[in-house]
Amino acid sequence: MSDPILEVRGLTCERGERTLFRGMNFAVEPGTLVRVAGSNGAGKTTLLRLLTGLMRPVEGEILWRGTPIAKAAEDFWSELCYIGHRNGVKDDLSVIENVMINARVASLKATEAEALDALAAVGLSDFIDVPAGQLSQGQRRRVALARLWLSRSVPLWILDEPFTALDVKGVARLATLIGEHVSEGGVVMLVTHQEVPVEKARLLVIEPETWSPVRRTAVERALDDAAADEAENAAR
Ligand SMILES: Nc1ncnc2c1ncn2[C@@H]1O[C@H](COP(=O)(O)OP(=O)(O)OP(=O)(O)O)[C@@H](O)[C@H]1O
Repeated sequence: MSDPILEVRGLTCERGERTLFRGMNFAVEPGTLVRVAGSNGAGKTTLLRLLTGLMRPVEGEILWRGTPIAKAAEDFWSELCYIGHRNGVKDDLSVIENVMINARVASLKATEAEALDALAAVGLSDFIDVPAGQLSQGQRRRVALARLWLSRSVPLWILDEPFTALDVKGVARLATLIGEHVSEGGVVMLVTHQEVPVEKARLLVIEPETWSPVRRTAVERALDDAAADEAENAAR
């Protein structure tokens, strides 16, 4: 066993009136796929946002290479690739412009040739000059995910439902890339509602509900399900 590269210690998170989880602990070695699982509203996206430093916990800390992420700040972010629920794709820019700008925002040194290779990897070579506003939901997701093909040297990938809206080929391509990243010593942490089709990876499954001090009532669950449906419809 090697030393953990990522550690979560005593993490407690509240949203609104609810404590989503309390005293969560886990440690992740290099070369691990971490699947964050559980029902709608359990706190999966919230956990990812805490791990990126976009949100602060009520208690506890997150350490990257032994340093709290709040202290490591820019050093930590330079080692992180986060792709959230929203694609961050700009409708009025072309596909290639979106990829180049996303890369620049993430401080990746990507040439146009590399961006074109990434678009070929996600199956969008025929769409490079098309405005993103004319793409389907799955194609938009592919534009956002193209960044991963430019982020092989970035050790930590945090991905919120990356397989959503992808077709069978898209899922297979992404699963292969994730498998390669993990086998090269990277850490990929993702929220997904299905089994991750990545073979032979060291797998850690985290379920925020396991750390929840209070079981949600049926009404709270129904409200969370309704909110998830609404978000899904809005994304279509
Ligand atoms: N901005 C907010 N303010 C207050 N509460 C929020 C906010 N965003 C989310 N929540 C609540 O926090 C809880 C966890 O939300 P989160 O998005 O982390 O769940 P999730 O497990 O990712 O759900 P899903 O599977 O539906 O995406 C939910 O009960 C939700 O209503």
